[in-house]
Amino acid sequence: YKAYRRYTGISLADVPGPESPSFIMGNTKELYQGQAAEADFKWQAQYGNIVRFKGPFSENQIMISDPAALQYIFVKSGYRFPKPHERRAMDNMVSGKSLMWVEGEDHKRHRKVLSPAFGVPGARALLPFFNGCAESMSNKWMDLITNSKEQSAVLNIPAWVSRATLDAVGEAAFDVRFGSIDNKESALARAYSNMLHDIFGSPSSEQIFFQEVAKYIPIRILDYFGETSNNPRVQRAREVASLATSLAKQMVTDKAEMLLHRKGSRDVFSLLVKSNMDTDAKAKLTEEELYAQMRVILIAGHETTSNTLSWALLELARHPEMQYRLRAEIRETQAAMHAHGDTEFAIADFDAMPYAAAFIKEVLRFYPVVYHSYRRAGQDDVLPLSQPITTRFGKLIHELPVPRGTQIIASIGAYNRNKDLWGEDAHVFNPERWLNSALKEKKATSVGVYSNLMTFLGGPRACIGWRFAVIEIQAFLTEVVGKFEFALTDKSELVRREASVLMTPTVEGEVEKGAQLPLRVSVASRTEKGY
Ligand code: HEM
Repeated sequence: YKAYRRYTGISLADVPGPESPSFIMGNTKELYQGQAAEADFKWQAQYGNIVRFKGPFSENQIMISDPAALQYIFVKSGYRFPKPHERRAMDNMVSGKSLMWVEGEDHKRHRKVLSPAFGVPGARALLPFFNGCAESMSNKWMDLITNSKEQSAVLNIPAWVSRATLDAVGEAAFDVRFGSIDNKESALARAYSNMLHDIFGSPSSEQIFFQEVAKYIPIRILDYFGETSNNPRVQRAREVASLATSLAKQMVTDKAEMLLHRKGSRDVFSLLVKSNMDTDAKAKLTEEELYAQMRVILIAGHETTSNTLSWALLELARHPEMQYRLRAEIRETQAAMHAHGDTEFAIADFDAMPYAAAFIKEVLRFYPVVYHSYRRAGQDDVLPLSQPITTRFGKLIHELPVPRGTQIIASIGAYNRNKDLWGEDAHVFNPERWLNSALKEKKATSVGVYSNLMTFLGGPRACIGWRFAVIEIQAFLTEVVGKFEFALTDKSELVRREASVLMTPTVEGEVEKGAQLPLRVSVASRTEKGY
């Protein structure tokens, strides 16, 4: 690295990027106070796939949407680009010292115990749970609609879907019935409702400043702050944490008891506890670590899929032609299933629906609900680049030296809109691109675990629940789109991509109300073919 830098004479400051409006805040207000990935798209269009911007006190940071650089950081370098410790302190506050929090060898140990529960057979076995929860929600919608005068209802989609996916995580991950679709006042549903928005949404300049300078504060002090602060956002995180931990303790005891009596079941947590029992003593997860896994699964596994589903329904309401095409495919598949005597969708049925697959991929590309991933260079390093960049002094460079400690934002949002990968219409929502063979044939640098999108990341820290999420999205979409029609309302024209760590739909002018996406829902009519 040092020889390279001496030879090339390149420093991060030479990389093109936006002017900094303030020495104290740098570009961070534009980055964190706009809508999710809004600044990313603007900077990418102006400066390309590597952008240098300023953090507080004129510190150079980089935002990356270049595939080769991302592949290097996430896939090739193992653990050389750890998560910044102030971000880990946030993870600790929300979900404890879980897989999401650990680094290096400890991460390998956690991942090894958790992986068997998230493999292909494990994820596929969860489909009946997802089908069941999707049906419970759609039965409620059917009652509401058929009992209404207009035979339609305006539903706040995220409020419904987040409770249904909380129930789905309860059943699929823990074999427990939370019942939040029947009772929106249940303690768990209330605790999780709008949680991430309450903790991280609409950050003030002071909060952004604190989040940025927290890197200079030792992690123990940050953890202590998380445990004791009276700040309402931190208190909100603590309330959820304590509820989830007591639930976790109960479940860990129940599962261990069940497995001792060899009454195992197919849910994720039973597989995890079993895998932990089979692991040698030194590598086993402790009880505290098991509770943390359960908390992270509850959080990472429910609002992510729920927000993705909300965005999917918004696009269907915006594009009736896509909605009709998807519904026709679902109903044709259903008719074929019924002809074979099957009543429930199986994985093979999803595999036989190319338009549904294309539509879901496009939703995941266009709305990656985790739109940023934060890393720090653990040592001096040199990033390869897919496309050379021209420095501010006109020099063409094919690699970028990054000093140890460089703060890196991997822009998942901007990578998923990179025109070199997805074409000139990358900013247009167009499922057709996945059915078009040109995209399939294009030899892209391999980065993401799913369809080379960055939505679930790639490499050893890729989302462990991605198969779980994709099957859950398939199950919910086929259930609701097969039965209902979705139309825009006045408010749905005002929907914002709120940046609350997760990309969340809110309504312009009513952001403080949290997740909102009001759509008009009615029962979808049958076609002349009878389905
Ligand atoms: C559409 C749905 C989902 C999306 C877009 C998503 C996205 C992501 C991303 C981008 C990461 C990496 C974060 C980083 O390192 O910066 C991640 C990690 C993780 N996700 Fe997901 N996720 C989804 C659903 C799920 C589900 C359903 C589960 C569990 C049931 C889950 C569990 C996890 C866990 C435990 C990690 C930490 C993995 C590690 O660090 O080794 N996620 N997810």
